[in-house]
Amino acid sequence: MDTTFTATVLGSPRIGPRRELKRAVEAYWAGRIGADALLATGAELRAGMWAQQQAAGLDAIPVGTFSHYDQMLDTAVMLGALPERVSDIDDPLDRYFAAARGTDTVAPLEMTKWFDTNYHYLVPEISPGTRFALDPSKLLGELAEARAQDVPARPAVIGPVTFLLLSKKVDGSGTLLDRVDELLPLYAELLGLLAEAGAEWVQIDEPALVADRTADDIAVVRRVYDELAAVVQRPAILVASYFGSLGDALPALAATGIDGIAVDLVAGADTLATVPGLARKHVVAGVVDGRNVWRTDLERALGTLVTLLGSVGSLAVSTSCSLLHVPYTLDAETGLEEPLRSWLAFGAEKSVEVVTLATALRQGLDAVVGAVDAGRAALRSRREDPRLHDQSLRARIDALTSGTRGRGGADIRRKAQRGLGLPLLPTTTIGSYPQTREIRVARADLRKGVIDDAEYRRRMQSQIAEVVALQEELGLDVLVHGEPERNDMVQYFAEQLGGFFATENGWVQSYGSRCVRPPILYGDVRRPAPMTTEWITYAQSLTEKPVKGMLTGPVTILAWSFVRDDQPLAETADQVALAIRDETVDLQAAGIRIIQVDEPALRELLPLRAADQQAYLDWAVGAFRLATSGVADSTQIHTHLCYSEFGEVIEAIAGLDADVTSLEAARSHMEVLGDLNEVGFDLGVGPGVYDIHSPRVPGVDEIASLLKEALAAVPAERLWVNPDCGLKTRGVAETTESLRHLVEAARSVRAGL
Ligand SMILES: CN1c2c(nc(N)[nH]c2=O)NC[C@@H]1CNc1ccc(C(=O)N[C@@H](CCC(=O)N[C@@H](CCC(=O)N[C@@H](CCC(=O)O)C(=O)O)C(=O)O)C(=O)O)cc1
Ligand SMILES: N[C@@H](CCS)C(=O)O
Ligand SMILES: [Zn+2]
Repeated sequence: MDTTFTATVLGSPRIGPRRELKRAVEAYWAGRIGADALLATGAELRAGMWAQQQAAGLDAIPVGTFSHYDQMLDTAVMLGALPERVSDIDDPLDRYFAAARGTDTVAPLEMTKWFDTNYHYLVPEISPGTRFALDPSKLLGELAEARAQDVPARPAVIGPVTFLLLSKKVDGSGTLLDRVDELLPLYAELLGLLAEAGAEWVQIDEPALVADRTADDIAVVRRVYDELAAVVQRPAILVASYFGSLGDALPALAATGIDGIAVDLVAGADTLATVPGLARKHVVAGVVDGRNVWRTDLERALGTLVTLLGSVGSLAVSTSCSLLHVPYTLDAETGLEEPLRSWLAFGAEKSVEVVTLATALRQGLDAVVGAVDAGRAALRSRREDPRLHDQSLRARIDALTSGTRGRGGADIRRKAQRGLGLPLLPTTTIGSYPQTREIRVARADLRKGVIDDAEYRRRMQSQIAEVVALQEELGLDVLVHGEPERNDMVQYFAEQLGGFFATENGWVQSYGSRCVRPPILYGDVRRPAPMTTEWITYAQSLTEKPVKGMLTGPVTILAWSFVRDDQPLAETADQVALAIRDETVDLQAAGIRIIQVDEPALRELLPLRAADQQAYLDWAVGAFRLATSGVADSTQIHTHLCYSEFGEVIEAIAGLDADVTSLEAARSHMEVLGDLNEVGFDLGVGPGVYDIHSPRVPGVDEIASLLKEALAAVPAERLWVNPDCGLKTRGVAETTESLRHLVEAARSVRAGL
């Protein structure tokens, strides 16, 4: 391949423009279709994506980034690193899905966030007994398929360093990087096979290198890529980084014999000019944002590219990361009006932008003058749009004082909240109840006009009434309305707030077959009307027990949206916080005495480099406090966080100063309570007593014993009893049974106090 100013991307969406893969894998799991039909859907989706990327004019297209569930799981299969417990399952596809989702008898791999994105990967388990062995069939199969379709294919794999750093060491101590020598021969063999199969380049993803790494880690990187570069029969090696700067890893990689390096020039700030060795490398410059949806400023991107010309061997234009994190195409958005449409670029449009930039480098600006002019006009219209600057909102924010971000002291609040009349160890749930098919169909019917607004409301009210009656019958102490009216805990709010656009088809994979439609936050945030009071007060009207108002916090709303890139995130967070604050005040005025503001994404947005973390935590905590300090001391504020990796954010959790914090804890044996004690946390806490990610019904004794463990760390006056997270993905029968056990366990432990 001629490497002068080529155009490429680092990966592609795969769930299907209409979520075809989601529907196919779910049908396969349910036994409605066989393996052949599932595999055929995958092949069609790959062919469609490659055809679109070829038509856009990309010179190199990553192949192997398709997955039936997750790319880390695919890598574990490729390296023979599935856990022993699935080895008895003969069928490879069923074995794969068993590792992903578990079976009646086999626990799944853990799932966790992929860097600071809303994508979740499966965490491979590496034990002393793991015997790595190469299974290149998926990658070679997709490569052959692509080559048969004349696709300029660049096979892509996750690299050995990232694979090991992101895996979980099952026994023993020390770093998994010690096992890298066992992987190197497998990667070397793979390189040979890829070369034999006709690959000119291979893309080896090493995103773990954009986080803080020790000098020892960097030395391993150096050794790994020196050794792989020394493989005699191999394609050219492109090591791809994304989501930030390579820092010390950049000169280390540049000093090895690899052929190319992909750098993220959107999220990262590496200075390439001074790196020795880069002048001999092919640099893939990620100047088109692969994670956000804004149209690229082509002139600025070209400026960046031109500054690289003297410092690199050859240059390719690329997205900053895989397009997995953005929707397929703007073409699917029929309700998206100008000028907003002109401000945006989804996956397909980003491929075109990359090609435009490469063409400009090859042939000069004149060759792309139409695109550059259109881009300039779109950017101007965005800059000048009145919806981006709401003067009254900005004046309100300017007038905020530090007092606006704090409430009365904890003791004062505790006394003021005694009127709630709660027992010791109050029982509650996190908010959502099963989102049954009936609920989703009602929403789809409303969208299609099959039912009207009044009928939709009646159906949602009937769901709420059922959930309230169930909670009364079970004997829970603090009730919820069950969130039936929410398609998603972020999108629901975005649909009602000014400054957001909610897409119709902008699906992005969140994990496995589950998808989200991140809203686009493009302007200043306004709350034209209350968003939740109608539903919550309806639920409260059905019971004497307190019903929790249920809101999503500012950090989570930002984390799960495509955010504006024309002002600091901290400023946008305060705007969202004010909208939530106004909602809390309305809920209180409507007689709601407990309000939960969820912040499950607090940890997710934590910057990957330690040096940037405190500044983030300061504004994130500040925004939450702004959202929650507009109510009286007698109103009890709850918050909820899941994903259990609380280590680096534990002080921030205490800093939120919520009267009650519920956290995911069941699988980590309540460890978080000790961590909270260490930072002097002395408010209410509800460590989840059962894992909601599995359909398993926990036993009464099991829950009671977790509660006793919790009581060893927290006095009964502060302890709440609740599941790990919301119940929206669970079935009705298992939920009812699990909650029955939860209430029974709380009662028995309470009786023994
Ligand atoms: C807590 N999590 C969330 C994250 N991000 C969010 N934005 N929201 C979250 O809740 N990140 C971290 C985790 C990730 N967890 C999940 C869990 C579950 C899902 C999920 O179930 N997604 C659904 C889509 C949800 C949705 O938007 N529903 C809409 C549309 C429903 C639909 O598909 N309707 C059908 C018709 C009805 C039918 O036949 O069933 C249609 O339109 O064709 C709604 O309820 O109205 C998913 O299906 O993947 C995501 C992340
Ligand atoms: N209130 C939400 C929080 C999920 S993290 C729910 O219960 O689904
Ligand atoms: Zn949760």
